Amino acid sequence: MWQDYISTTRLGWAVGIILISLVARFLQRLHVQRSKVKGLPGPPHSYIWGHLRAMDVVLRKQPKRAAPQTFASFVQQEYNLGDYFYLDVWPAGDPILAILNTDIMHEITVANSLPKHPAVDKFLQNFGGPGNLVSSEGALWKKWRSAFNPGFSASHLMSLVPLMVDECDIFCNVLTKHAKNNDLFRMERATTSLTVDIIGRVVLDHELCSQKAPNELVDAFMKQVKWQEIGAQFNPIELIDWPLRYVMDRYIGKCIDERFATREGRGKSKAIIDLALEAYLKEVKGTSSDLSKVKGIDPEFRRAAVNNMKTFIFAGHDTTSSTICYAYYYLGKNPEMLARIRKEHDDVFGTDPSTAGSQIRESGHLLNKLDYTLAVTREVLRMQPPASTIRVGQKGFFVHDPETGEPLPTEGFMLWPVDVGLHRSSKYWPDPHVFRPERHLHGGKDDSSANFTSNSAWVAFSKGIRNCIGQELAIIETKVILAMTLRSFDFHPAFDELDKLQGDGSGYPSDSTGIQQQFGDEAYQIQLGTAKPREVFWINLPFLAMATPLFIIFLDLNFKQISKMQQLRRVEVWVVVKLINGVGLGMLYPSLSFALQAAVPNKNQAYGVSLFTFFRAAGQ
Ligand code: HEM
Repeated sequence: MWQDYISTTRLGWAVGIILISLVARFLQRLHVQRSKVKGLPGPPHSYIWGHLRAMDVVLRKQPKRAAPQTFASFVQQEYNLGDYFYLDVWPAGDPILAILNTDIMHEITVANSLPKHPAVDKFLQNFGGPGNLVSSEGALWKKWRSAFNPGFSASHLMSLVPLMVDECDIFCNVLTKHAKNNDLFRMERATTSLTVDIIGRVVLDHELCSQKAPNELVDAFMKQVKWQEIGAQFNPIELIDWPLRYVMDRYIGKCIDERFATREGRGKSKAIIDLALEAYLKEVKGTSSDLSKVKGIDPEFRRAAVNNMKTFIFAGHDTTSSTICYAYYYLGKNPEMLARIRKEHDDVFGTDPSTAGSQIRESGHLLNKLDYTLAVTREVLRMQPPASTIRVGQKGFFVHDPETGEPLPTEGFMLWPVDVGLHRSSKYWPDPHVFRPERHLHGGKDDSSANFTSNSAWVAFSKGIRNCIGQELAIIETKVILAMTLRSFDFHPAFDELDKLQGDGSGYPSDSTGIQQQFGDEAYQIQLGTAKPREVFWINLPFLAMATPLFIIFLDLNFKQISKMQQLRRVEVWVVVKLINGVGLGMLYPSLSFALQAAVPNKNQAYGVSLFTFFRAAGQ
């Protein structure tokens, strides 16, 4: 019986020790964190609350589900701050240096490429895993980046255009069906299926066909994105999302094995999956004289290859999908710009929109003539950038106040050049909240202060050597999709009809209560994977041109529990999660260890468990 080993008194001691050590550790960390930020530029700071209270003042004025990357601009505005400031949000997260200044961003991304913050790896844990290109560093990152670079060469990207057209043909059919029925529907579901099918072919050279029928890999990705929404990339998620990761790993692993087995019969290929295998064969070249005799892939390499494929599929569809949604949104709201982009498409492809696809398929270079379409894409990404880079500060590394040259500490800080903040700054962009693609046209004739090529405040794909490897692919893809759809359909946001989609099984709350605007837009960003349009806004789509009718797939994910959690303010969720996770688990292991030593009379038994718990504590 357990009572023979652990007496009530000893158990009392054990619980007491855990509680005391938790409180002591909490107070010690509180002191360290608060002292670190004290006196640095930022909102009003308190020893107990840090900047949490100041943040709360700002957050209360924002939509409750707004994406965290949108907050920096409002903090700056509320407290009349300069274009960099520190935020002490512990225990909700690490202290942050919010950077809304191009010179400081340059210091950490271009002049010095500081390592990614561990939060990037955590964010990607549902989609990435060890060795992925986005969060890895040093030699490992270099190895993978140079292995994958050829997959993004200009000539290879052009060779991918026909497959983009094929997938977009299917998308047009989906839209046609909606238009014929005059449906209200969630646009982002449709654009996500389109972009994931494209990226499936680019990365795996494999047809996922999720636009036509459910696909288990795509379903697993969609469900993982949902977990992300509640900031669930904390440790316990690993306990519950493993079946999804298993599905993803098995599916992609099978693709890798098949490609490896059939490699001899294939010519040189620049599909990302083949580039990974080429990197592997290069590695084993030193150990085997005849590569055709290499029968299998080293499990560790295979694991990293799977993680990279997952990361590419995630990074390559999620961001592009929101960009397309937002392009429809802003063009729908700005008829004169819609007319201008349509005219450009008429000028380049002739007035029959149904021939655009075949012309692009035959001559991808026609896309280079779409200057205004490119300007629209860049303006969409300025207004609604889906992602930012986050770096980690270093001991002895200082950035500098651009006016005074004063050194600013970075050690222990999350360094966050906030894309939304830079893109919405009136210092860099006249009328920053106005959608005006003309700013990006060559020569900046209409808006000389904000020509894209000269404006270092346009950071949608980040800067420096860790910039987005897929940026040209994303731009080409967006051009193809806009050129093939804009003249055939009209797009209208339908937020005022949200209640009609209540309980549609999508997992979105169809929430129209409270504040529902940011920067004057109802399609504000929420965090769902990367930052996405709220409610993946849905659109009433009057039908303009005929195309082949097809069917629509609604992904039916029932996430009632998540919806319930969405009722909480984001900061509350953070605080609860981080308290449990950061403070609780971080301290639990050593406390448990001491407690076990107190509770278990047999020191040998206690020692075994302690050793284990201390190891876990060291890994925290
Ligand atoms: C509109 C579309 C896109 C946007 C706005 C975007 C944005 C970004 C940003 C901001 C980063 C830097 C992230 C960081 O430092 O943590 C990044 C990196 C990256 N992106 Fe994209 N991206 C887009 C499309 C794509 C596509 C289509 C792919 C793949 C085919 C892709 C793959 C990657 C990868 C692998 C990295 C990491 C690169 C490295 O560290 O070497 N992205 N992207």
